[in-house]
Amino acid sequence: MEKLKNAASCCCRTMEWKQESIGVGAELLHQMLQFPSRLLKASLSLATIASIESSLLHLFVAKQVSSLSGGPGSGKGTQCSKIVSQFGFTHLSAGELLREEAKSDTEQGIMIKNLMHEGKLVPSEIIVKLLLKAMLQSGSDRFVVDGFPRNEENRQAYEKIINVEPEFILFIDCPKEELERRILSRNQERDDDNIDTIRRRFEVFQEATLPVVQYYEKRGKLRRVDGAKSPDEVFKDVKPIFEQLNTQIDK
Ligand SMILES: Nc1ncnc2c1ncn2[C@@H]1O[C@H](COP(=O)(O)OP(=O)(O)O)[C@@H](O)[C@H]1O
Ligand SMILES: O=c1ccn([C@@H]2O[C@H](COP(=O)(O)OP(=O)(O)O)[C@@H](O)[C@H]2O)c(=O)[nH]1
Repeated sequence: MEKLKNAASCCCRTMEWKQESIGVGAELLHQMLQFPSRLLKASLSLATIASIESSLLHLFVAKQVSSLSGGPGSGKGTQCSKIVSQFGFTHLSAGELLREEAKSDTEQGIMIKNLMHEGKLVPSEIIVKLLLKAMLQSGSDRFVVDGFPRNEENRQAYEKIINVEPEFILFIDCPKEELERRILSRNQERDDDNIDTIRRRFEVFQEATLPVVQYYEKRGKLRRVDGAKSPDEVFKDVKPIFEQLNTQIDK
């Protein structure tokens, strides 16, 4: 365990100078996250691990982070694909990360699967950890995070652990009837794309997600687009927002 501690601190020092070591750092972190919590508690405290993780990310990875928000089926994934192909951001879908995790036959996997089936939100700690791991493993430094943060607790956990406040939140505004129509014809064989779960997801969106959107609006960080147009028309409005971000990065 002493070796692990030394390796972690050595890796952090190395990474201050070598961005290419990110792969090593991510692997080390991955191994640390696999350790049984009993062993972890006996050696590195969880706070230490969180701080190592966020330092690695802060120093080398997350140069720019923006988020896409909007009701279920508003076209977040669709617009993210366009943003990725045009601007080269790395797309992280919170829902996709959870769907992957839900495939594992572990206690956590089963819990996530059940929550998603009911249209409820998964605890922040789980999703933030998955996002952090995906960011570190990607080796990228510009992210567009799709469908997150979903509530106030998510937002606080995210900004605390990832240590980077999003540049902006792009909100795709779309009427509920259109969202319902799109989801019901989405055909992705998603367990939660049934009418009962869709209604619950709408409620969660109204009650938990909209207040976070309003929080960012008050801070001047909200960018709103009309999502009720065709995907290409929506992207015409999305594009200048990311062009502006790219200009800031290049400066
Ligand atoms: N602007 C749009 N107009 C019509 N259909 C759309 C539009 N954007 C996305 N879709 C379709 O609606 C469904 C939901 O889009 P998706 O990108 O998966 O939404 P989200 O990621 O917000 O849940 C998909 O079947 C997609 O092809
Ligand atoms: O940060 C997140 C993102 C997603 N989810 C869960 O994943 C589901 C699907 O989310 P996704 O963004 O994939 O789809 P959307 O509902 O926006 O179409 C949600 O209903 C939640 O149960 C969650 O708990 N936290």
